Amino acid sequence: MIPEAGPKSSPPETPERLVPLDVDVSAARAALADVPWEPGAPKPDPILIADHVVRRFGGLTAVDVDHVEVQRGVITALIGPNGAGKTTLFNLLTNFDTPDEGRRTFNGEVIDKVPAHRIANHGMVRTFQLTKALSKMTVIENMKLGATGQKGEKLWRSLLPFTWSAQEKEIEQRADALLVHFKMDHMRDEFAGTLSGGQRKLLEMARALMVEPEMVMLDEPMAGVNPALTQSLLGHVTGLRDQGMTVLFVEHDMDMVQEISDWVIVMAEGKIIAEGPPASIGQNQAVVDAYLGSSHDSALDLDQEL
Ligand SMILES: Nc1ncnc2c1ncn2[C@@H]1O[C@H](COP(=O)(O)OP(=O)(O)OP(=O)(O)O)[C@@H](O)[C@H]1O
Repeated sequence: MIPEAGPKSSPPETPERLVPLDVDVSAARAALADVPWEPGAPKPDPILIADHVVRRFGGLTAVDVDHVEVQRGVITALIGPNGAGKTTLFNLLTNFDTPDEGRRTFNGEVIDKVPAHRIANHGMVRTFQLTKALSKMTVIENMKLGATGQKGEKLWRSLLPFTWSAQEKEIEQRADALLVHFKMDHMRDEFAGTLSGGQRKLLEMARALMVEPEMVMLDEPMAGVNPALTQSLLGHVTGLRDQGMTVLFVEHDMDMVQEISDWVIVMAEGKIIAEGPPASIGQNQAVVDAYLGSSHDSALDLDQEL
C-alpha cells in the first residue's frame, strides 16, 4: 500500500482539473442507453473509429475487425479470451502496429499515417509497462519523459533558451503536481525499479497524463496489482473519465470490468463478437461460447465473475 505523502517542503498544489476538457460526462454515459447491444454498434459521439482493420501474422489473422466505435467521455473495456486479438487491436488503434488493411479515425481525423511517437500530440496516449531501462531512472525522470511534443522539441524554440527553460520548469511543475495527485510525491527521487506492482501502474498512468490527453488507453491496468491498491487504482481510472477523458482499457480482471466500465467490447478470434453495458455481457450467448471454447482458465473467469 502506498503510504500517505510524508512531510515535504511545500508540495506543489494539485491542479483542480488535470485536464480542462469540455465534455459532459453524464450526457456521454446516458447516451449509451440508446446504443444497440451489437458488434460494431454506432455511438452518438465516437472519438475513435476503426474500419475494416485486418492484421495478419503469416497465415494467422490476429485481427479482422469490420467496424468499431469508442464513445467519447466514457470508460470502455476491451475483453475476450486469451489470444482473441485484444493486444493486437490495441496496438493498431494506438499506431504501435500497422494493419495490413483498414482505417483508423481519431477525433474525425484519419490517423493511419501518424507515427506512434506523434500520436500523443493528437490527444491519444497509452500507458507503457515500466521497462528495465525506465526502472533505472527516478520517478520524476520517468514523469518528465512522458512529456513529448513539447515546445523544446522544435528547432526554432531551441534557439530561445529562455523559452526552453520556462518549458522545462512547466514540465517539472506538472510532473510534481501529478505525483501529488497520485500520492507518489514522496517517491519522487526513488528509482522506479523499487516501486511495487501497483505503484508502477500508478506511475504509468501519471506519466501518460503529462501530455494532457483526451483519450487514455490502459493496457491491463490491474495486472500485478496488490489488492490493497485496487480501489485506489479504480478511483484514478474513474477520475480520468470524470475529468472528461475517454478511457479504453484491455483487462482480464472481470471485477474491474464490472465495477468501472460504462461499455464493454468483446473480441474472439480477431473479431468483435459482442458489445453492451457490463451487466449484459455475461448473458450474451456468443460471449459464453467464446469463453467456453477457449482455455479452461478463461472459461472459469467468465463463469465466476460475469
Ligand atoms: N508478433 C506476433 N507474431 C505472431 N503472432 C502473433 C504476434 N502477436 C500476436 N500474435 C498472435 O495473434 C493472436 C492474437 O494475439 P493477442 O496478443 O492480440 O491476443 P490477446 O487477446 O491480447 O491475448 P491475451 O489475452 O492472451 O494477451 C494470437 O494467436 C497470438 O499468438
